[in-house]
This record gives sequence, structure tokens and C-alpha cells, in this order.
Amino acid sequence: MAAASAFLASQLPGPKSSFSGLRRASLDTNQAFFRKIHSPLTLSTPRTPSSRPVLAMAGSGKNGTKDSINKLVSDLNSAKLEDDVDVVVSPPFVYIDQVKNSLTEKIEISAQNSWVGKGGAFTGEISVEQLIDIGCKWVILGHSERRHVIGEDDQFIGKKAGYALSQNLKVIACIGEKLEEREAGKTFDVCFEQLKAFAGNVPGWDDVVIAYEPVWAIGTGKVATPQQAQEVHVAVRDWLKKNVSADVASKTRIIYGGSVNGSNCAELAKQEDIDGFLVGGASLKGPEFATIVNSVTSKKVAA
Ligand SMILES: O=C(CO)COP(=O)(O)O
Repeated sequence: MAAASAFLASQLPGPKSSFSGLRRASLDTNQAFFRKIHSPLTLSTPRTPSSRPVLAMAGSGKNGTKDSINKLVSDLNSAKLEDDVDVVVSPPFVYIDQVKNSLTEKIEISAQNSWVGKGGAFTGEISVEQLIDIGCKWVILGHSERRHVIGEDDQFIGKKAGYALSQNLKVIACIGEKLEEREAGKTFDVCFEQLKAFAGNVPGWDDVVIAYEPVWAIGTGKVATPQQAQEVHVAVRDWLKKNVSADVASKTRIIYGGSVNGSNCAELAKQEDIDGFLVGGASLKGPEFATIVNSVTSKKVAA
């Protein structure tokens, strides 16, 4: 299942639809930053808690229909979602307008992909300009299915991110290793290489959220353990500190995706460097999606 396209009919074959949610926690959450972390990698300087709001992202994706999407929108509009979390949904292109016209304005909309540069004669592609025109605030780039099914490489994805940001479209930048890469001990190498391509192209990180999605966990029901996820998240933050800046490392939200559900979200959300989620299948069920969103609220994280 594709990360960015959560929430819509994940059971249907064919192109994806998605809903994703991002949450921002209040500064009360800061106590969570002092939680002891058992990880081989830690930042050498303390982060500034107040500078890094918690963000949860949930989404799910596969296909949807107008009717199934209406149901999901209705569920979301009536869900009790904590107000300190940024929630973003990412429907398939063809349903963005429908969602935009019916979904509460408290939830922002993301596309699942965008063209690499200025719009023009690129038949079949959707431009950043068009996405902005229909009210998208975000785009998901580098999802594993774009990388490994469609064949997009790191540089192409990095350029897409650079262009989207240059036009003020925020980016959910996906990274993650395949199972064989993990088993070969290459998880960090793969993630850092993907990060490097983003870093080489983005003009700044204020509008970037990093989504760590191990490919082996996406749509498989095999979620990373909280420790496995935290280990990569803290390594990503450390990479940002060393290669971009301590400020960016401190502020950038790093969310986890891959078989997140209503039962495992709470333990994952407790990890210090997990700032939210990118949800696929579980976001197709309104109440479960709400549970996931609310698992990253600052109040709970601080508890
Ligand atoms: O990548 C994802 C959604 O697009 C994650 O999907 P799952 O939550 O179903 O594993």
C-alpha cells in the first residue's frame, strides 16, 4: 500500500487514493523530549523542545470511489481529532477536488506525486502549479512505490522536492530501506543516500516532513518495532545535524509509516524521535484513523 495514499479504498485494485494526516503537538509535549532513549545513535547536543512540534501523519491509499471517499470524508468531518496535531489527507488526483470541497478545512490536502519542474507538455503528468491551483498544500515524494515500482531514482525525487518547495508546496519526503538492504546491514546507508538527494535539492527544511517507511513494513502487516523505528529516526536526525544544521535537525518532523494501526500506534508514538505517522490501510477506517491521529497528541505524548 502506498504511504501517501491512505484513507481511501485500500482494498481496491488499481491506482491509489490516499488520505494522510499530520498532527502538531503543543509545546506542552516537551517533557517527552527528556524521555530516556535506548538507541545506538543520539544527538550530541540537546534539541530545543519548543522548536520541534510533534506531527502525526496518517494516510492510506489505494483506490477509492466517489461514494467510498464521501464516507471517509464524512467520518473525518465528525471525528474527534485533537487540535494540536496537523492532519493531512492524500487522495488520488482525481478525487482531490471532491475532498477539497467537502472536507473540514482543519485538515489539509496532499497530492501523492507531482511533476519534476514547471508544468508544460508532459502528457499524463500533474504539475505543482495545478496542485496549488486546486488547493493542495502538500505533496508526497519518494514513496517506495514511486521508487521501486515506477523506477524514480534519488536525484529525480530530489529535484521534484526542490521544485515543489520553490513553489511553496510542502513536501513529505519518504525514505526507507528494502528488506534485503536491512538484512545486509545497509539500512542507514540507504536512508542517508536518499536523504542526501533531498538535501542537495531543497532550498530549506521548514516545509519538509521526513517520512521513514521501511519498504518491508508497508502494507505487510509487519510493523517496525518501536525500537527499530526509533533507531532509524534518531539516525536521520543525527544525519541532519551533521549534514544540514543542528537547528534543522531539531525542528524537522520525522514520521513513521508501515503497518501503523490503532493497536500499535501508541507504543510507536512514545518514541522520542517519532513525530507522527504516515498511515495506509488503517486510515481507510475512520474511527481507527482517529485513534492513530490522537495517539500523537502532545497531551498523550507528555503523559
Ligand atoms: O505507505 C503507506 C501508505 O501509503 C503505508 O501503508 P500501510 O500503513 O498500509 O502499511
